[in-house]
Amino acid sequence: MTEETVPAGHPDVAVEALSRDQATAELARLAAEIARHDALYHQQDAPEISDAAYDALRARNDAIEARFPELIRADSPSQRVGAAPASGFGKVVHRVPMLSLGNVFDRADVAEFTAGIRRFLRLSEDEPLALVAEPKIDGLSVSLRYEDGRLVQAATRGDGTEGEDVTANVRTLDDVPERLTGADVPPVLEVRGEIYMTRDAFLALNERQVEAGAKPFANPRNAAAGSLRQLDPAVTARRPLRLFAYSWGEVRGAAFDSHHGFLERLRDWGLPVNPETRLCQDLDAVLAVYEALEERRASLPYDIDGVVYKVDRVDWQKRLGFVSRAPRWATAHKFPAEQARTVLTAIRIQVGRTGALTPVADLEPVTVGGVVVARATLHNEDEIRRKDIREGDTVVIQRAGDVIPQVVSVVTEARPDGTEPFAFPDHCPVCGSEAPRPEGEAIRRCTGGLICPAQAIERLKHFVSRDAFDIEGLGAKAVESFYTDGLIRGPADIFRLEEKDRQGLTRLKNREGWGEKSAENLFRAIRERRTIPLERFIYALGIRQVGQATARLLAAHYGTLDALRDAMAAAQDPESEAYRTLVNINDVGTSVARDLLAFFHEEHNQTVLDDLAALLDVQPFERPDTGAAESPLAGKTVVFTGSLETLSRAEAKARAQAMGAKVTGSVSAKTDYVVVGADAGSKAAKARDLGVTTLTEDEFLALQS
Ligand SMILES: NC(=O)c1ccc[n+]([C@@H]2O[C@H](COP(=O)([O-])OP(=O)(O)OC[C@H]3O[C@@H](n4cnc5c(N)ncnc54)[C@H](O)[C@@H]3O)[C@@H](O)[C@H]2O)c1
Ligand SMILES: [Zn+2]
Repeated sequence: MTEETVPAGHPDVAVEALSRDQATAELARLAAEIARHDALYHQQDAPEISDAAYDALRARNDAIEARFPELIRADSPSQRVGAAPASGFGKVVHRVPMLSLGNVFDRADVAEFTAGIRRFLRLSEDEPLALVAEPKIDGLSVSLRYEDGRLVQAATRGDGTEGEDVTANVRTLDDVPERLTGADVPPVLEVRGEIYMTRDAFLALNERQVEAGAKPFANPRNAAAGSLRQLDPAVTARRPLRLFAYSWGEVRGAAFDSHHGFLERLRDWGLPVNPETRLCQDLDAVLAVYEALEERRASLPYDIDGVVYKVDRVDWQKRLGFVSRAPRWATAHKFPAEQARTVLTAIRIQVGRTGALTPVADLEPVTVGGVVVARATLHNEDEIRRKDIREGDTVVIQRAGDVIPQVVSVVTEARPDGTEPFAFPDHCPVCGSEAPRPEGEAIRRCTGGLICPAQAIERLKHFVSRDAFDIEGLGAKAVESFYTDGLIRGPADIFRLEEKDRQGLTRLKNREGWGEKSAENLFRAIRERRTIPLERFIYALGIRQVGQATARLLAAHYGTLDALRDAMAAAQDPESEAYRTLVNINDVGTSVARDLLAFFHEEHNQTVLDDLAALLDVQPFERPDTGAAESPLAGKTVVFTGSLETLSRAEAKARAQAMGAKVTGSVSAKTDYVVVGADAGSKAAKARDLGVTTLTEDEFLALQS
């Protein structure tokens, strides 16, 4: 978990007591926070918070919207599914949207779910309402398109409207037939289902990952998602992915009366259907399936996080339809998170790379869901106050498909005498600088900046971490001790370490825990990293909000470190073209731009960059070979102007980028092509003045074939 994790939905104020203004502000905060977690979870397969914490954010959002329906935002999480497709994949527009599912958590909710359906359909008391209960597989959904019985396309859910094209990858799965078998195969059949990894396969994969020095996956779901969403299908082929099919998208030439009937047809056609699936005639029957599965949950070979109930009759499904992001005719009955009680021995305040003060609970070790837990996150100051968590308390902690466990509640009956409410420090516990909490934010930040050793050490740890410089032998412990003893104060010192040692200024070989061999190994590892791809370099800088994905986008856009630095200098002026270009890079936006520009503006950072540039060979961005290299637009700079007839601006841009072009907003002498649509204004004129080649939309489209 990184320090940027500041759950926004842990409010002090009950929904009933919120004022309109507070509600507006909180909905805005929740929309941003949930979108960020969606991207981490769905695009990067690297969640920062537990599913239970995430579900709590959504529940809070829904509750506020239920009270203030007029405040529902266009970008509200309640109106969206998942996250947009990641760049790097072709995009597939779903002919029938791929939706999410509503959630229920207890019997009363399930009863309300079926009662609501009965009211909607005006069913009488004695009319049976058959439901199909299926395990909710903890994987990721895919849509498989069969035409005349042949697999022609496979796509991830993405944002429900547009997913990623993973056809080549899905073809490597044994569970997915290339050709459907059996009778009456319809001419068009989109099958939807869940791709997952068994627990055994997940453990074995993680062992291999660790042996190969790669990062282990947090859980089978992340492993499945990460394995499927590989740019190289050969990698997917080596990962043991499985499939359970459970619904349909577009279908031509066939119709289904019942959900269970459809599942039987799927089996005939050669698609795997989950064997635990049951047709139930009433509420008691579905609840019995739920209880039985909850009991057997740990002994199933794959992870499930609940049971899905679906109305069996398809004509009723059609009448029930959808509410924003989920069908009205189905819901997921989630299992409770795994919990345990233990004693919280201390609350420690960690200071992160950007100065955020994060509270962490030290626990008496306890086993939760098969894992020994000795630490839990406390999120932030408000969270501690709201739950009144004190040192010495007995607490309930929880793990759920989880990254880091959290404290759910305090067992107040077990509170020892003489405890005090926790006083959150208003100064940095490491450097003593003031740590104010900006208005409207949930966290305090140390203002010590460059003088704060905690921040410096965290920045260094990040710099050498696996996804950044990945320097073997320079782990967290070594970084701390080298920093404390003055061997390494900033990133550039790492690359001067060997020389200083040879000059006798440092004596690595004589340090405790170090010898001739380990020191030489470290020097070699550092030498090997003097050549580094631009995207890793940018990520290593540890700029706020600039994770791997953004670093890659920046690298792809600017190409070289010099170009990036020039652009950041030019973009300091918010009126400049450079600024507009920056905020228009996919995903960047004004908030990320603010942090980027602040970083590049800071004089000390410029010195560090100069130092590093002199010591290192930062490699220009290399586009993955997607055949784009041979395209007529490879490496060209393209500007679009005016309105295009057949393509949206976004698609035109995406197509040009897919062909290896760099798309910019303004025409200069460096521009190779200007694609001119209707009503083009000054840019077309400028292109002519500068003698830049202009293309019509048709000419641009012709380049594609
Ligand atoms: N920890 C985080 O930061 C984070 C962020 C985003 C989402 N999440 C987690 O991801 C999930 C939310 O995402 P969601 O929108 O996909 O909702 P969801 O996972 O709760 O429900 C919808 C999904 O269930 C899956 N599914 C599995 N078995 C199914 C079956 N038999 N029938 C139909 N669907 C089945 C499908 O993939 C479907 O898309 C939640 O569990 C949430 O906690 C976590
Ligand atoms: Zn500090």
